[in-house]
Order: sequence, then structure tokens, then C-alpha cells
Amino acid sequence: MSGPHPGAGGTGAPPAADRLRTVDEHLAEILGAVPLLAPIDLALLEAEGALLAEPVSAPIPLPPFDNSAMDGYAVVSTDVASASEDSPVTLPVVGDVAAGDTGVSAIRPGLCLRIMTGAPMPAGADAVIPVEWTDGGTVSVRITRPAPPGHYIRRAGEDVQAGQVVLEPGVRLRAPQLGMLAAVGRARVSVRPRPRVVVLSTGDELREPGSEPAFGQIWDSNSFMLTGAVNESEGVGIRAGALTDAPEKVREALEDQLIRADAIITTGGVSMGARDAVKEALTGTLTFTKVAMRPGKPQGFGLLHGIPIFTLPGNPVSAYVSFQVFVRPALLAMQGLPPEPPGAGTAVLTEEVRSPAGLRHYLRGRLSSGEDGDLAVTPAGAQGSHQMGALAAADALIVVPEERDIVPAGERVEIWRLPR
Ligand SMILES: Nc1nc2c(c(=O)[nH]1)N[C@H]1C(S)=C(S)[C@@H](COP(=O)(O)OP(=O)(O)OC[C@H]3O[C@@H](n4cnc5c(N)ncnc54)[C@H](O)[C@@H]3O)O[C@H]1N2
Ligand code: MOO
Repeated sequence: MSGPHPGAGGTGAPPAADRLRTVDEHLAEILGAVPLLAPIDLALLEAEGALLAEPVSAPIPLPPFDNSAMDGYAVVSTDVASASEDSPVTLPVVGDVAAGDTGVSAIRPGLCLRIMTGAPMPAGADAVIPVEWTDGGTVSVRITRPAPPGHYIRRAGEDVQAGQVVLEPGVRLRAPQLGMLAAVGRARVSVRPRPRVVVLSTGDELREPGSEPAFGQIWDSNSFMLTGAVNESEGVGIRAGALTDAPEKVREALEDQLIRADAIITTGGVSMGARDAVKEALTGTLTFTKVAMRPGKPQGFGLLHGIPIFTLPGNPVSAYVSFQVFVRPALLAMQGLPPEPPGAGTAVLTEEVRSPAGLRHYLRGRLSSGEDGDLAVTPAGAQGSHQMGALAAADALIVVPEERDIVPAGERVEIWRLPR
């Protein structure tokens, strides 16, 4: 589709009433507007899961000093060169050195020290005999095997050298990276935080799961589903529950949430209804558009006091697909990551699908192993935008481009693997 880009920057002629914005145009507007989150300094455990925003180098070598790899005896290797089962070498034990001993110890030829794993090597010793090769003596020790110089010694700097960069910016701080930060002495670290995303659903009909709905009411499912989807997209989902369809309440709730949000998602109230509270509350602040996709046609996006607000349609499948198409890429971009769809790939269709011409269609699908071990995909049941059954059973979205109205069985199609 060509022509002016409606809503992006507010320039150009208003779109014709029936002109739908393309998925790519809407995504481009979002990605052009969302801010990169500023790095913050966090204590290590608070930084878990965040992206490192600085190069981290080791101030000292690791290990910091030569130390023993085994519990045993620190010896001079030439003293034990002739040791054997038949002809053991006996050495006087002149003391113990344990991990954590901060004093300096030393031996001279003809003597040995009992040493524990991690203890600094005594000056003069050049090998460690493991306790299993001895009689375990504490006054003197019988050694039954020789050891070359360097035996069971962990050298200073053999893991990491002083000044070496141990973690590059952009790496995600999982358990091993947290361990490395602590190992080089860092208590705090600069990270690009995971975006905190407040999720609000709207609708007079919504009740909390666990409560008893009256006739005409339903349980709120969107806010639970999207809070989970945020967490699956490396964000921190904060469910703020359901609001009624009162525009002033919606606006007030959003303003209240700004303090703790890097982004806000709402669902419902953005279509053509007489009581579309979200649209009413935010028209003039956000851009409300119709996007050439199914499901997920009515969309709203904009910044409220600099915070991105995504107003997704209320139909649950529409809300979920809209999240994957628009919100997930935005959350990744806010962390400085490529705004990719989840698990994009291809699979061979096992049945024909029909798709509305001019709309990009995201069907719910189930993956399987097809002929020749090729990945195959089958539409996962009823495809209405209110039908959670197929979504909950799906492990993929099938993406049918705008220009296709029928895709026959056997054709290779784009799929997005959903988190399982
Ligand atoms: N005259 C028109 N009507 C509609 C159009 C249109 O173009 N012209 N578009 C349809 C499409 S497409 C969608 S999608 C929906 C979007 O409507 P809203 O975003 O205003 O959503 P609501 O009307 O509030 O709700 C729609 C539907 O979803 C249920 N819902 C809402 N929130 C939740 C929730 N948190 N958990 C579970 N279910 C929820 C709600 O009860 C409605 O059934 O508009 C169409 N109409
Ligand atoms: O776009 Mo609506 O999301 O088709 O049901």
C-alpha cells in the first residue's frame, strides 16, 4: 500500500474513511515512538534477567592467587619424584594451610604442608599430592606416587586475566552471568531494565475470576493473558485489573499508573460502540486507527507523558495477536533488542485456509512433524476473535499475507512459534 502515512507525525492529508493502515505502517509508527529505556544501576539480584548496559572487566585476575585444586599436601615435586607403592617417600608435615588463610606460608625442600582445596600455595611448594595418594598423616606423611611440577595447582589468572572484559554490554544477566559479576567483585551493575508494563482491561461486563458473574457478565481473561505475555517477552507484567467503561475513570487510572510503568496496555473500548471508554478518554492524546489485519483491526497507540500506551481491542484473541504483532516488538526495542516476532519460521499447511483479501491474517495453528520430518501446521479449530479454545490449544500463529485469499494444503507458510 502507498500514500501518506496516517497518524505518523500528524502531517499529510487525513486518511480516507475506508483506508486501513497496514500492519507494517502501524508497527513502524510504534517502533519510531517508543523510547529506549535509560540504564539504571541495580544490586545484582535485582538485575537478574536485565540486559547489561556496560562492559564489565575483572579488576584482578581469577583465580587471584595460585591455589590448590585438591585436599592433600603441598610439596616440592623433586622430593617425591621416586615415590611408589613399594617405596613411599615420607615427609614431615610442618603445618596446615586452609582456604581463607590470609597469612603467607612457605616450605623448603624435605618438608610439606597439609593443604585444602582453594588454599593459597605456600612459597617454595610446586605440586599438590592428593590425600588419596598418602596415608593421611598429620605429623609425617607417606606418599606413594610422584607428581610433576604444577600438579593440582590452579594458577592465578588461568580463568580470567586482570583487566579482561568478562561480560559485554547487551548480554542478558542469567544465573551464570550473575555469578561472574559477583566473582569479579561487583555488588551493583548498570543494566537496561526489563520494561515494567501495566496491564488494564476495561469493560462493564468484566468480573474477577473466582467471583460469581451475573447474567451478561464474563470473567476478565485479557489482563491475565497479557500480563503473562509481557513476562514471556522479557518485560515485567503488572496486572492492574479491570476498569468499568467510564472514560474519566480510565483516564484517571492511566495517569495513576504512569508512576510505575514503562508502558501501559489496555484492552477493550476502542471500536465503534456507543460506550468505547478508552477511545473516548484518549482521543486527542493517542492515535486510533483501523489496521488491515485479522484479528486486531481496531488499534490505538501513543505516548501519555512520554509513556507508550497500547490500547488493544477487547476480543481476547484480537488482544493476544495484537500483543505479539505490536507490543512485543516494542518491548524488545525499548531494551535495545531487535524487534523480532516470536520464533518466526515456516511450515507446510496440512489443510486449505481461507483469508480475507486485503487483511494480514493471523490464524491459530498447531505444529506437527509432517512428511520427510518437515514442520507442518494445521489451523487449531474455530478461528473467531472471541474463541479462546483454539488459542489455548495453539502453539503457533499462521501468518497469511494480505494478497492471499486462499492458501492450499501443501503450501509453505510463515509461522510464529508461541512460547510453550
Ligand atoms: N460496528 C462495529 N463493531 C465492531 C467493529 C467494527 O469495526 N464496527 N470491530 C469489531 C472488532 S474487529 C473488534 S476486535 C471489537 C473490538 O472492540 P473493543 O476493543 O471496543 O472491545 P469491547 O467492545 O470492549 O469488547 C469486545 C469483546 O471482547 C470482550 N472482552 C473485552 N474485554 C475482555 C476481557 N478483559 N476479558 C475477556 N473478554 C473481554 C467483550 O466482552 C466483547 O465481547 O469490536 C468489534 N465490533
Ligand atoms: O479485529 Mo477484531 O480483532 O477482528 O475481532
